[in-house]
Amino acid sequence: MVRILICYASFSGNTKETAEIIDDIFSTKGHSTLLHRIGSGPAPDPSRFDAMLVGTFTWGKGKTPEIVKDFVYEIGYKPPSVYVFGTGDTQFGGDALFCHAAEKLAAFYHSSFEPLKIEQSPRGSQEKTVKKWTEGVLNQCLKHLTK
Ligand SMILES: Cc1cc2nc3c(=O)[nH]c(=O)nc-3n(C[C@H](O)[C@H](O)[C@H](O)COP(=O)(O)O)c2cc1C
Repeated sequence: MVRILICYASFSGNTKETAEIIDDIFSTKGHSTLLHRIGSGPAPDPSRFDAMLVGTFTWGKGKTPEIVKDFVYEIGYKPPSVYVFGTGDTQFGGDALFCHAAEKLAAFYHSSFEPLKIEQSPRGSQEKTVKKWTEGVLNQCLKHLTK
């Protein structure tokens, strides 16, 4: 069993929905998860988990939301296994800025896995992409645990 911390920031619900789908997949496979909405209270301690997943939307011109920057500051160190997912909208600057906050966060944490990038709501055809990414993350976690 893998212990997964899933933290996400969301204003209009897209990143929240993505986090919930990811949470569901891990739970269905029998892993232990804690789902935390960034800003809802103190950040959980990532050292109590095998991996931390962070979800963010992207704000004005590729920016990382302040609430996510505050969260990163509150955590205060770079846990070894961090995976990043994001939602965005290509209407705001095309491919260059699409989910740019997720890209930056994954680079900051030296994530060993490409960040998940979802256009708006994850429901419908993109649900498959979320599932595939989550399974990839799980494989990475299992690899780390058996090292
Ligand atoms: C003012 C504004 C600026 C945005 N800028 C970007 C951007 O630069 N890149 C991007 O991919 N999405 C951008 N978006 C789209 C949001 O990231 C997208 O709607 C996201 O799914 C919102 O997440 P949430 O529903 O979890 O709050 C922007 C949205 C707004 C309202």
